[in-house]
Amino acid sequence: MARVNIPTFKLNNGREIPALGYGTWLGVDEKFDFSTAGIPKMIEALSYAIDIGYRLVDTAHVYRVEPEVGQVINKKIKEGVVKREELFVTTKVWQHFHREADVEVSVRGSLRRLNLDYIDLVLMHWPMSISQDGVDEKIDYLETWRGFESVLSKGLVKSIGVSNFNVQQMDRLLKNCKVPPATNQIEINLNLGQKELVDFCQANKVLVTAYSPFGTMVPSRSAPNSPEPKLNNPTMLEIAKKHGKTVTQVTLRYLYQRGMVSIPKTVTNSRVLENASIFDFTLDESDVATLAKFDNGFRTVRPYFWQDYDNYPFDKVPEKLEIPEALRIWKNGINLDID
Ligand SMILES: NC(=O)C1=CN([C@@H]2O[C@H](COP(=O)(O)OP(=O)(O)OC[C@H]3O[C@@H](n4cnc5c(N)ncnc54)[C@H](OP(=O)(O)O)[C@@H]3O)[C@@H](O)[C@H]2O)C=CC1
Ligand SMILES: O=C1CO[C@H](CO)[C@@H](O)[C@@H]1O
Repeated sequence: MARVNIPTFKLNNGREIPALGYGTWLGVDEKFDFSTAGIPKMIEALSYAIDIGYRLVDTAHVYRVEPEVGQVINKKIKEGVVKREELFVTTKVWQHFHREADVEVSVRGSLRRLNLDYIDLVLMHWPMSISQDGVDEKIDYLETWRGFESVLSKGLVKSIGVSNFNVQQMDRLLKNCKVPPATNQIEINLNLGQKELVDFCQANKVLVTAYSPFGTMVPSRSAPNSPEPKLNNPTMLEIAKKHGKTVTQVTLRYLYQRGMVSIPKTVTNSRVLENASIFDFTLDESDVATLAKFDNGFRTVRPYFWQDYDNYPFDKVPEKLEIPEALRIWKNGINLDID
């Protein structure tokens, strides 16, 4: 069987995190329901990923796949393929759990669904807080962060971090916390370079994790009018050819050379291998400069339907955009079991 050797980055608490991981947001199916059809494929592809050397898995309560992620992990530990301490499991606290005491409720739920004794990294999924029935709860993320510091001190999790925080929110959090976030997980891909936010995080020793490294690619997960992810771009094809690699490999290598973790999602075994086979070549300065020029600031994961909520982190869209059917479940369907 093929093997990949994935290097690690160091977090600001001294722990190591693999530079590349397996993303588990399956989105919705053709009926715009939560994708149950994708789950068996994910189970197979994640099993394969661990077999060939992936050690980081990125999931979230809201992806509704924590039980399956946990089943795969525990099976691989039982089979002796990997030890628990060699794995790095990230999950996220959804917006319904932003009161200080609710963070522990959410984390304990994730531990149970994942069937694990501890989680390596838990993230505040978004800075906004939203009630079960979709109302803006206006809870300050500094309050939520105290809940994160508490689950850390209780040993339920090894590291804590945030996701989708902008520069101002990072700055305010860093100035008002006891434990700084280990990472900020944000969208980064060829269309969206996020230079200012990346520079700010890196200057403050917060590791950046790049989500949707290919711009997510699926309409049911993307803001309307998303530009194509450059898979067939002639310049990209030329750089890929020069290195004997694919466009997706060049993209992931570029993120690695920018000092960030990336967590591509695929349920296709050949792509699982392809995406991690990026640690045996180097992009030169001119390649990097060419790739940086693709940045057009376009955000694919853009929940504009929450843009009037407190602490929405992104620029607002000027006009009222329609919410396509494909995004309905993202806005309305997040009716998580609080078990
Ligand atoms: N914190 C947050 O708010 C967010 C976090 N995330 C995390 O980041 C992960 C990745 O982002 P995601 O939005 O899923 O999208 P990605 O940018 O990773 O793109 C996923 C798509 O790319 C396809 N793909 C993967 N590898 C290749 C390849 N080598 N060649 C061609 N196509 C490929 C997949 O197809 P197929 O599966 O059919 O092979 C899938 O359609 C998520 O799964 C999740 O874990 C994502 C969004 C928001
Ligand atoms: O990680 C993500 C993917 O799924 C969610 C909702 O379905 C998004 O809000 C989120 O940012």
